[in-house]
Amino acid sequence: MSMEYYNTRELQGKQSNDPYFIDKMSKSSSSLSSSSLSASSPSPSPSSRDSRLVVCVPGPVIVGAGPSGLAAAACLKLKGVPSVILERSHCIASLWKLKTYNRLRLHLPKQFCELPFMPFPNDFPTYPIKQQFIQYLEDYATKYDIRPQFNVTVASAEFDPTLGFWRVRTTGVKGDDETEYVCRWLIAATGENAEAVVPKLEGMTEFKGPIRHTSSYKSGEEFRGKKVLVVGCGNSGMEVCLDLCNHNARPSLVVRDTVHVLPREMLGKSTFGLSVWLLKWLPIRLVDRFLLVVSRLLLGNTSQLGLDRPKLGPLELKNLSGKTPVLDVGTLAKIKSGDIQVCPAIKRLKPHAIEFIDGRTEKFDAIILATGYRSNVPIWLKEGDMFSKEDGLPRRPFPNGWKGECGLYAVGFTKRGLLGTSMDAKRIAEDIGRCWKAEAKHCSTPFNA
Ligand SMILES: Cc1cc2nc3c(=O)[nH]c(=O)nc-3n(C[C@H](O)[C@H](O)[C@H](O)COP(=O)(O)OP(=O)(O)OC[C@H]3O[C@@H](n4cnc5c(N)ncnc54)[C@H](O)[C@@H]3O)c2cc1C
Ligand SMILES: NC(=O)C1=CN([C@@H]2O[C@H](COP(=O)(O)OP(=O)(O)OC[C@H]3O[C@@H](n4cnc5c(N)ncnc54)[C@H](OP(=O)(O)O)[C@@H]3O)[C@@H](O)[C@H]2O)C=CC1
Ligand SMILES: O=C(O)C(=O)Cc1c[nH]c2ccccc12
Repeated sequence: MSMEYYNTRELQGKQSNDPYFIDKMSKSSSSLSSSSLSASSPSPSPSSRDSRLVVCVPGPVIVGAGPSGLAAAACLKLKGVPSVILERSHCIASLWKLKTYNRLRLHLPKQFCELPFMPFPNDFPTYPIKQQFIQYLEDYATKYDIRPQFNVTVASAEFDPTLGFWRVRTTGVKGDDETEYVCRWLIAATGENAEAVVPKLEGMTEFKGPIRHTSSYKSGEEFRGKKVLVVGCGNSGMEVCLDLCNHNARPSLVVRDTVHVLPREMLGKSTFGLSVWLLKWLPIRLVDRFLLVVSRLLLGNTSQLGLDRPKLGPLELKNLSGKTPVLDVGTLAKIKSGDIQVCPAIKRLKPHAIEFIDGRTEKFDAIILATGYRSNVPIWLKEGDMFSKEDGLPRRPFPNGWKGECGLYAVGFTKRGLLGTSMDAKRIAEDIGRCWKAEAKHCSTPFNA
């Protein structure tokens, strides 16, 4: 796609005689020559090193090159809308490539995890392994010729009401190379898992062993023979415990609250697929009852293992709070056999041991924090309406969280995994595509898609 590159000085000089985009900007030349754009360099030289580069993007700017950013770019392309993806990492799908453990595989069947307009290959298993999913995403980017700008972190994005455009400020790897992207549409695709949640635990600095978040855990190999405390019993914590067992480490699992554990499969079908099918015919509460009855038959009473169930059923809870039920792939059997111990919440850490709230103290060699992730949107998006400042997710409930005001969009913040991503991406492309077509009609210098 063609983009217009200027440094701040050039941009001011260009306003009156450049095509459509710059024309639009010149409507508010006072704003363009305001300190935010022109302060960077006193030198008129275009090659001046400390001058912030300004890039005018005809189509949307997408922040993040994970599955959501890729899906949005592909859907837009199919509507003839070019886009620019800005990605802080050096590669696409950085969450999957850099921040997940080796044994990870999709826990929903592949048909529920495909991106728009490209099914998984037939020879992939029902639950593709991490490397297969990454390969699929690479192939997706190749198929739709998606080439993000890597090592570009969005530091802030703000709508300029005078200009009628978004100003997206970025920095390079070392915090240098400041650039400002100016665009009509902004799509947040930074994900629900942008930053690791690391709780502050009393005595954290005193503990002598390693303390590691699951985003930097690869395999149980390095913990062979060690006694490891895994904090958090979501899907990550449960699977890391299993992985530790398989590498002859001795894991314990901190369970501070209630949790729904369901078998990944029931009656020869995936639990997720079966739930989706049943929901077509039955109300959610009845489907939840069914899931709990079958889970009880297959897994037994999880309360006896220290895993009390929430009052709300698994799907209702997922819908209301976003809390994903654990889909068991063998951890429960290891808890039953005593290979994994269940512990209550932590009171404090000591140099070589952990004290729990029930007063018990036990020795541990290492701690793995499976305490989840959070969105980082409030850090970079200077906007008050669409996203909640508390959790960084759209305020409007599913399925209406994808669209905000002034050309702002969100993809992949539905708490519904990759299925939610696909829905958002298609809707966004439809919406922007309509606007793009309407404007192209009135524009004498159409852009190349
Ligand atoms: C371990 C794990 C397993 C999962 N398994 C499944 C599954 O089986 N099925 C399912 O449906 N869902 C699953 N999920 C849900 C998960 O959210 C999706 O798989 C998916 O990765 C979400 O894609 P995304 O593009 O929205 O976010 P991400 O994959 O997190 O991509 C966001 C991108 O934005 C970039 N970024 C962030 N901030 C900035 C910034 N300021 N500037 C520039 N770039 C930035 C990041 O570097 C990242 O590359 C899983 C999640 C995890 C953590
Ligand atoms: N195979 C797959 O496809 C996998 C998918 N995933 C997905 O990735 C996403 C992230 O999962 P995950 O990393 O497990 O994060 P989650 O947010 O799902 O789980 C975090 C867990 O940590 C607990 N926790 C948080 N803080 C503390 C604390 N201070 N002390 C004790 N416990 C604490 C939470 O408990 P509480 O509920 O009390 O707050 C919760 O049980 C989910 O959507 C998940 O489904 C993850 C792994 C594998
Ligand atoms: O992996 C995740 O976190 C997901 O969000 C996938 C997902 C969406 N809806 C669900 C319902 C039950 C289990 C997983 C999911």
